[in-house]
Amino acid sequence: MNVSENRPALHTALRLPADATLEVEGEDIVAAVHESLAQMERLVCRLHAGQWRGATGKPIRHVVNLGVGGSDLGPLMVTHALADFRPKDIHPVEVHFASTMDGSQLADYLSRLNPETTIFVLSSKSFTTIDTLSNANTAREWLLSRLTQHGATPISAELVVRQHFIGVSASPEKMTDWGIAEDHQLTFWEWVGGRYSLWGTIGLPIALVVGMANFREFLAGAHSMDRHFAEAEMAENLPVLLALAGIWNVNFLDIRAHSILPYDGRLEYFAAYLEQLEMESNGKSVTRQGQPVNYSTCPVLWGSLAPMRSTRSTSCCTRALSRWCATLSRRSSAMTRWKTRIPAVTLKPSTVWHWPTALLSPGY
Ligand SMILES: O=P(O)(O)OC[C@H]1O[C@H](O)[C@H](O)[C@@H](O)[C@@H]1O
Repeated sequence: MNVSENRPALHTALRLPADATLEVEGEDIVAAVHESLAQMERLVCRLHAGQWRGATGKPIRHVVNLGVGGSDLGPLMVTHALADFRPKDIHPVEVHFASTMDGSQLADYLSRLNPETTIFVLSSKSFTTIDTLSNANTAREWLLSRLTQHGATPISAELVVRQHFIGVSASPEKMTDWGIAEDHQLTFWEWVGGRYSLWGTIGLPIALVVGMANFREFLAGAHSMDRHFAEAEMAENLPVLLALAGIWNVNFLDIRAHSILPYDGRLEYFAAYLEQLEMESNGKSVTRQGQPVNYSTCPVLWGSLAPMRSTRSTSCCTRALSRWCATLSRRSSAMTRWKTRIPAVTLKPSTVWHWPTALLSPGY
């Protein structure tokens, strides 16, 4: 499906139940997916049982995820959104995220956290991303400088790296070259696009916050939406309706900005996550055959918690509305052409308030 990189795009396989089968080049990948979840569960259980000890013997209390893009935004968003689902009666483990290469986020953690009780998760599909590797080197130097000379007996650098780093990547060789112990490596596959990787082992921080049982439920929920997308009638198919509304807004109404304004504080990072997910997926300027497109493929997505944005978003929407009116007559002939191709839909205005009235009217 991914023709430019000549590889399948199969993140939905990460959410298939254990009794499903899906063959890729003659191999059933579902068994491998569930083995990777089992490996993840072993690490999560050790941390939640207080059995993962740092190089000086103390149980780990803090986990810092080092990653960027898909190896950061998905887990960052979900750990905040589902924080209420923390399991009780476990050894407390706090999860933190650092992505920027300037070191400011990491420096803050390093000034507050105890190296004896802190581990780092190096999250990188490619394991070549300079931002992540540079933060990983800083973390390694911090741990070595604080722990190797700790107490009367020197501690080996090898033990420090072994006990304080987990790697998550599609490249086990590169993790091994960096020094990550084999049993502290979680892997996934080239057929998982980075921005969808939270559904697999890159979701480790999520499982650390909500527990493995809740993580599996989270996968089951995504799987039920995959089935809805594959099976529901077009007129009731939520992803299809959202896609059509998106095409309509950007191509016919000329609304080129799509603002995401959650009113629930737990969705603080939802806009940042969606920005990468949608613009990296759909923001293309050529067709699959490499021909330049003569239509809009994706609006600019932006946003944050709604109360922080209300004034700006209001004025932005006002501008969008006036552009809509101005372009409506210009586009009317194109709209007529498209009317024949888009199935009739019935939508509730409360779902997305700026959906065009043309799509909402029963006669459309
Ligand atoms: O996971 P990594 O290989 O480190 O890549 C992290 C990110 O790098 C870039 O920003 C890509 O555009 C993203 O798709 C990817 O998620």
